[in-house]
Amino acid sequence: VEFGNQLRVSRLDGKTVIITGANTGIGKETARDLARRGARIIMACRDLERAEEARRDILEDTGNENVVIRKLDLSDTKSIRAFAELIIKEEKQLNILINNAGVMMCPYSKTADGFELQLGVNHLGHVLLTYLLLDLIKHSAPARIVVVASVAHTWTGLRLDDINSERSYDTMKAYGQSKLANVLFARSLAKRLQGTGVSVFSLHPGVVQSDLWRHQHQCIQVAVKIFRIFTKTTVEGAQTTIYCAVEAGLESQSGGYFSDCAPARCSRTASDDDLAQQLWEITCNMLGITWQ
Ligand SMILES: NC(=O)c1ccc[n+]([C@@H]2O[C@H](COP(=O)([O-])OP(=O)(O)OC[C@H]3O[C@@H](n4cnc5c(N)ncnc54)[C@H](OP(=O)(O)O)[C@@H]3O)[C@@H](O)[C@H]2O)c1
Repeated sequence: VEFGNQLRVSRLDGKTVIITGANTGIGKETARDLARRGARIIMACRDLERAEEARRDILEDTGNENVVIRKLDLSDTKSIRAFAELIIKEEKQLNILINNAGVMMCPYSKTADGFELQLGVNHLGHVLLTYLLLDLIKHSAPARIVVVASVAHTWTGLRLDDINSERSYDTMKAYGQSKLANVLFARSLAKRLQGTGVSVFSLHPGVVQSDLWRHQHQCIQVAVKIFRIFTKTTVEGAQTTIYCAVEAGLESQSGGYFSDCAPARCSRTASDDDLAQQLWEITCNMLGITWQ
């Protein structure tokens, strides 16, 4: 992936960034890159031991001591609320929120609040997190919210009558639905934030050799590693996230979907305004929040 000059040189000294799922994969490489640019990095992770290993690696590599870990389990709204409360208490600003953590095609299970896990972690947990941190983000504008979605959003539609997959569960469709929800949410949020100085982007990172494949058959895990021409390393996979977080002049494209560090086309379903509004209402109902 080619970088523009601006992206290569842009510094983030004095800026604060939160990255969910920063202990491994795309999130960790995003954290490493933004730490190198001088930002204060808050690694929002559920496994503090693995997060500490990653933090030490990033510190050794970048020399940035302003990289901290805070506990966040996106499959539990209590944990999300406790995390947000702590951030609001501790931080004076939040310039970039990167909603990166995700789980893919796992066996059926539910979050602590009874949501299907992929929808719960990938979409609902991040919506609640964004909602709780939004005043701080607005106060820090110009600011950005980056949603790591996927081309998997094209795999399916939204099952509005059974969004929690209680009547039937298909691992692929549930993942696709959660990623479609990511793209729809980014577009809806960008509209609501017009004029606030906060921009929102969603993106596909590419097919990346990460732990995301942990629930797949071993043959698939091996194939992702072997067929390197079709897949990206985690460093390469982090580039579009980094681009959306730091590239200058993207504000006019708020609400847009990106791939390979460039604007990309999302599916027609993901551009449906009525569907986006319905999802917004269902999401708020499920989370018990009032967000016009
Ligand atoms: N890899 C790909 O080919 C690909 C393609 C398209 C989109 N994406 C998207 O890219 C994002 C990053 O994925 P990745 O490839 O870097 O996968 P990864 O290596 O598996 O990283 C996922 C991260 O999410 C965290 N996470 C999972 N459940 C969580 C929870 N309940 N609370 C907090 N954190 C949680 C994981 O923490 P633990 O380490 O504790 O499990 C891990 O840090 C995901 O949103 C994924 O859908 C990836």
